[in-house]
Amino acid sequence: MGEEEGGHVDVGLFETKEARFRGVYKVFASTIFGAICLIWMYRVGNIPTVKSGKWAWISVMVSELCFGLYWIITQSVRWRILQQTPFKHTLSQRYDEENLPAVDIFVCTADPILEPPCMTINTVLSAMAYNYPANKLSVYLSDDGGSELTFYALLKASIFSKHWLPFCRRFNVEPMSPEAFFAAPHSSNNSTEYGQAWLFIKKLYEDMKNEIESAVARGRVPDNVRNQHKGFSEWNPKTTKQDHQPIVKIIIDGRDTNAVDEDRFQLPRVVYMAREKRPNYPHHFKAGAVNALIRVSSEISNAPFILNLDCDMYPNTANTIQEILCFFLDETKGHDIAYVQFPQSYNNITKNDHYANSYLVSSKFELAGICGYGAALFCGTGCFHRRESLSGAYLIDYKAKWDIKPKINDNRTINELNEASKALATCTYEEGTQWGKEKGLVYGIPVEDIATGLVISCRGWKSIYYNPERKAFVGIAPTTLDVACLQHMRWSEGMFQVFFSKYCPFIYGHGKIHFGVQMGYCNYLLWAPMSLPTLCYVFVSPICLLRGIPLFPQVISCV
Ligand SMILES: O=c1ccn([C@@H]2O[C@H](COP(=O)(O)OP(=O)(O)O[C@H]3O[C@H](CO)[C@@H](O)[C@H](O)[C@H]3O)[C@@H](O)[C@H]2O)c(=O)[nH]1
Ligand SMILES: [Mn+2]
Repeated sequence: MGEEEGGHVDVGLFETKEARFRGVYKVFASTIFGAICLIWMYRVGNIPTVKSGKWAWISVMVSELCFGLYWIITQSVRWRILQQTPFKHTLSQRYDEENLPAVDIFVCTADPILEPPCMTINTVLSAMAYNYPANKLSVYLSDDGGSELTFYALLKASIFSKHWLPFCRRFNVEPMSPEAFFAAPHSSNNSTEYGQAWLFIKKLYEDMKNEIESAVARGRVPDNVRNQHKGFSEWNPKTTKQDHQPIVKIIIDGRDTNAVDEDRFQLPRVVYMAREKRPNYPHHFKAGAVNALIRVSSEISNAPFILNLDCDMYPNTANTIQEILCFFLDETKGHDIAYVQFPQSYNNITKNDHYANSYLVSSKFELAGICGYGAALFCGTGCFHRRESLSGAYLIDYKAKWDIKPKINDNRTINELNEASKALATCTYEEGTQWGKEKGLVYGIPVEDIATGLVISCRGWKSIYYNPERKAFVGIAPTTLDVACLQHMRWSEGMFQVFFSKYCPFIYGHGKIHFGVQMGYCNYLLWAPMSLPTLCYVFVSPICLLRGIPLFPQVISCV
């Protein structure tokens, strides 16, 4: 890092470096490539003439051809691996709290049974506890389950946050998710200030958790609570997950000077949204929810930067927002950046990681490798977007115009804001518009995130993959075989579907993104079909071994 001289900015807010030992890797990869060519030559040159071995030989030959070609595709993401280093301190020197941009955080949940409200509010509480000016922070919870239980849990969390946020601030707590924090071993005695505060807050948390869990177990909110908050009037016995009106409730109003915690610090804004759902209208799953959130948040806070989170992935480091702003606000390179994606990490990986949930190769190398060409994969959660890039803007038309001042001149009451926002979350709002096509997350693809990232890259934007030392977001990985298989099937099927859709990187991206990025996407999009040559290899070689049909050269033999 250099120095700032005479007010002239001569250093950026972040630095990009190529990973070490790339030269060695390139030599190594070249030798593998040589070996692959030799295998291909051997197969082609030695096709047996006898009928029995011929088909086995040809099927193994086709499999090896596929493996080799796929290996070449994977090299695109291993050739130039980049590492990013943001300079938080430089950011804090250049921007004081007043000048930092606002950030909207979206949390999506879809079902109070499959995704327990307690887990969801842990994600919300962690997001609220970011070490960032509260008047610049808004947390939106989208509840596709349209459940009063989730609303109830969010109300409870907003009350608990008045104690939790000061506790996090006083003792620099990380992780900021109470569940994860209390699950970690605690080394302190209750004679210290910290020990006492720890005991007090733990009790508060346990009480809240018990109340929420018992409401979930009963399937309904206690009557006395229901009568206390008029928000519950939105729910009636006919309300179901698939059929309900739009609900938007600002639970903590960012503008309200009385919305303070126990230390009299302002609380971040918290908004509950359940977009309208009707049986005869498609809801487009998560993409539909996020698009409704984009519109509702633009009405309420309209922050220039948006963080997308799944309810099962909580923020783990308090200063992440400052880090990503180093990328977006960099004077020379920041303007082109549409989004910054973090890896998906999990805290429940078993010792031997039976279901291969840690994705070590992907998160350490491949995703950083696509970034070598200026693009990153958008993975749905743990990703910060520039709002314009999600609204269909092309880089070429974009003028950096993030609001330096928060939205303070909005004089509408909470009710007026709730009503105005509801109109943006109806089933019919998107009819005849570009939402789901040109605007927002794209519809019709099970892995909407991957397709959306590709579309944004094709509009000229750059994106960054950032893998910090300490995990910035931590989620819950599948722990049983059936759930793991289902998730893999959905991902690989969805990605293969992208390959055959109009978003095929080689066609859609032709002339718009680097050939390396097109190949990099295919590294994932072709996961599913690569199972066929693998299966063939797994079955054909042992059958040939048992039947004494030679497929491989002997250790000592002349080719
Ligand atoms: O109708 C729906 C369905 C899902 N979700 C939410 O979407 C998120 C992801 O859904 P999940 O079923 O957990 O899918 P995963 O396979 O675990 O998610 C990964 O893969 C998805 C598809 O690529 C991405 O959308 C996710 O962000 C990414 O974490 C969750 O928070 C859900 O609550 C909704 O809001 N509405
Ligand atoms: Mn998930």
